[in-house]
Amino acid sequence: MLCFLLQLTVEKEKQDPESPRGALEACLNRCSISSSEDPPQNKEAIENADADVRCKNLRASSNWGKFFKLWKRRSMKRLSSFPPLSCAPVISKRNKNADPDVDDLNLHDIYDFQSSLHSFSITDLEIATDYFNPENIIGRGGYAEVYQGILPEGKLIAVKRLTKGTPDEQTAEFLSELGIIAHVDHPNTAKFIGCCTEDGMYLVFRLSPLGSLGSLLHGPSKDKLTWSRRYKVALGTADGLMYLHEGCQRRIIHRDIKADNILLTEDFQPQICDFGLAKWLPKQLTHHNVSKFEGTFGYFAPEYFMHGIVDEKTDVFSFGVLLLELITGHPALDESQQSLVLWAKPLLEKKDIKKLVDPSLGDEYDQDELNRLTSTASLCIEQSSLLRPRMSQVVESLLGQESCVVTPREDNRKMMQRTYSEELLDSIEYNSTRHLRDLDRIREVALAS
Ligand SMILES: Nc1ncnc2c1ncn2[C@@H]1O[C@H](COP(=O)(O)OP(=O)(O)OP(=O)(O)O)[C@@H](O)[C@H]1O
Repeated sequence: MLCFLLQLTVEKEKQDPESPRGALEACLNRCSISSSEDPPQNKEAIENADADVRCKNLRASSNWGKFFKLWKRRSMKRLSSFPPLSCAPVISKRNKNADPDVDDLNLHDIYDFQSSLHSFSITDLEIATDYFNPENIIGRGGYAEVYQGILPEGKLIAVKRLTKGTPDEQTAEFLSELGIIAHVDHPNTAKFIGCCTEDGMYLVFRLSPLGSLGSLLHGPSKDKLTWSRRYKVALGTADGLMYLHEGCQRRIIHRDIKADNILLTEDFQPQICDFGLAKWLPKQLTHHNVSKFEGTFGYFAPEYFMHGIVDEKTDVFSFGVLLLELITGHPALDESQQSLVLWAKPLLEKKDIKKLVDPSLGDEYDQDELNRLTSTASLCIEQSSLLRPRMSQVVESLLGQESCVVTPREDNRKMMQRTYSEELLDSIEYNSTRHLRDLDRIREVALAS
């Protein structure tokens, strides 16, 4: 039954051109349009072709089998990354002489896009990771084990091997993450190198030598996180998240912003990773609704928790919690399930900043930067999403460039295009009793988990 439901979900997503899987599927379908169709020459024609492709997506059969077969066969061959749909190369002609298994796929046409990806064989990854030697494990998540490795040319890599869940769940996770990361390219997002679908599913990234922010901040090497580095991490992460929300062809909601999902390069440049839960939001949709809670307790925005609403503001809330972690050194939820937000809010309201600062920093911090971080954090964790800034405003606020630090509420109301969660919260007059009830519910669920 579970498998059947999962299959249904997968089929539904494949038919949704706005989902990562749908975009990849459409990309593949585009290449199987018959040679009698001339490539459209202009934007309108391309859009018509897209619509055509979407209709073809309704076919029950999938191109994924062919795609994986081809991917496996072309071990270590350079492939360009998946193009965003709106600027995807147009229809390709079939190569009649090509391998019959893949005769309606012309990868050079599909992947004619800027950066390059590799299709690794399992042998490549075994050699790189010393046969997945447990000593090379550098991280474990809900879905995967991550190994460090080295390629023959000396490049250091991190191999994310999907290990948890049923094969169908692994496929769903793999395709969701692949569908997003192959479109993402920013100094503050993890550098995706390629993947492997032989004997399991593997995503390959450039190694971030310092590991995750979470492991540094809550581990024995905390002293490396000086104030200036924390500030750099805050700014870089905000920049990366602004890119996902506002700088990509499609709005991407990460849905799991947390310290463990921020990797650090050798010079403490943050890189957002783990796009397993990320969602594309089409322009015409104000929000996405989920019925299943996924993500991490301690970082959930109230409207996500209460109503399953996902939009940019739910990421902004999680980013606010991350800022609090950087300032205080406390985890989002401690061992006794105490919420950092609940602890920090009264101090932020009283502007008792001294009590907030991580004691391990002593007096070694820049007061102006600290003020900017704390005031931005309090805006980001506003109960009502209406009062939270957008990520572009967050960046300005962190840099001390924007008036939203001084008069957040009015400015925000005027400047921001309203999201669904804003409309909803505005309409139900979010009073303090309700606020406290929601917080209690969050606490109860967190304790029960
Ligand atoms: N490129 C990388 N370089 C260094 N370490 C990495 C890299 N990618 C992942 N890691 C480590 O592996 C951990 C788990 O990775 P990731 O979050 O992608 O797995 P996941 O199973 O999707 O996790 P989650 O449970 O959050 O969904 C990270 O927190 C980090 O410590």
